[in-house]
Amino acid sequence: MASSRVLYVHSDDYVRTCDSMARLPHRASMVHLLIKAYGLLKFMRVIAPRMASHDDLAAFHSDAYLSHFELVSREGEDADLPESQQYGLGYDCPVMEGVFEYAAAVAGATLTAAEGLRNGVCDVALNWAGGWHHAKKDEASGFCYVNDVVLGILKLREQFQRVLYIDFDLHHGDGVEDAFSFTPKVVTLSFHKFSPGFFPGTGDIAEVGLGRGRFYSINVPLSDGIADEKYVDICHSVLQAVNTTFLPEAVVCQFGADTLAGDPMCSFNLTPKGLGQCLQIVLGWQKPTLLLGGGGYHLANTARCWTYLTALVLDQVLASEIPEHQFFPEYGPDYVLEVTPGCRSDTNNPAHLDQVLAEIRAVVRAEIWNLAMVRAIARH
Ligand SMILES: O=C(CCc1ccccc1NC(=O)c1cccc(C(F)(F)F)c1)NO
Ligand SMILES: [Zn+2]
Repeated sequence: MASSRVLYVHSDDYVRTCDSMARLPHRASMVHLLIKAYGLLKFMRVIAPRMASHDDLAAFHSDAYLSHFELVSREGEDADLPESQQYGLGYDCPVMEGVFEYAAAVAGATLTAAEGLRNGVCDVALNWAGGWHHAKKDEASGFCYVNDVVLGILKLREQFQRVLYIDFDLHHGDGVEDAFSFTPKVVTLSFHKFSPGFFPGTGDIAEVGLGRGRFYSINVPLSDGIADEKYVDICHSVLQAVNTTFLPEAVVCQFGADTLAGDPMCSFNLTPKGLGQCLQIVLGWQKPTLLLGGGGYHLANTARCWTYLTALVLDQVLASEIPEHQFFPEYGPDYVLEVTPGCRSDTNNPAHLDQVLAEIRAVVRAEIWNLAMVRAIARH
């Protein structure tokens, strides 16, 4: 296909701001510098992100949450203020000085990407430092302070009637599902680990959306050890069904890389090749597509994955040898782009996966019925 117009949201300031996130030291730099070292920047339109304004953030988040979050971030006040807890601040979402500026920068970058798609400036837009899918309207959660994914989808909805959100992160995209569970204009589809006690605990197959949004939230709960082949099979079945029934006009993908073999989450056994096959399915639809990052705690593998996916978008083939650059030593001992699957066994028994697929199909069929009814009613 003619190489699509690709927007890459980046600035050195933005990378420096993202690098400052203690739990992901230098991950943003590693991703950007590997993409750069492979010579991929020349195929993309690089645009500096804008900062999200208070009004931008208020499109989803409550004023109460935003003003408290801004206050504790400015003061660097320890989050032991009693109300900090009700806003999810502290523990999973520690309040470091400047964390508000970080969240506003990431949200601004995702909005910059979404605006490029909304304005028809590009076909695919990338913000690998975005994808913070757990944040709620008035609560930080799971290391996410501002839900840039929801803000990006709302921005696309200014132009596109129906938006499909696909969450490939290891964790259920609960914040995004919650934001759109009552509307049929956005389908949220999440593939994730679902197991007792595993964060966030939601995302069971039975969660299909509420009210008019019923059947427009789709969850594919999976167990530990799943590898590329089965994962791509399931993705392919569900993605095709959802695309043909919902007919999205734009797509948002969160490619959290904590599903990869070698991630400290130690759960799934995927490689960038498997995720790349899922991305190829989406790119084949040739619809305006926003690609975001998310989790991913093996920093070198995360950089490998998102660099590989960037090359896929650009129809570029990358050499296996990691090119020389500042973070080259992080890619030892093999110094290659490929991620080798682990030898952990796949606990997803085929019968269970068939059951999951059958139930998803029933939900999607119900959605067809629902869509037909909605369209019939709309016609009169
Ligand atoms: O990846 C996530 C969030 C994971 C999470 C949920 C709840 C509370 C904290 C977290 N974050 C981590 O567990 C985490 C964050 C950074 C680094 C690590 C590491 F220890 F795996 F490296 C783990 N969502 O897609
Ligand atoms: Zn995750």
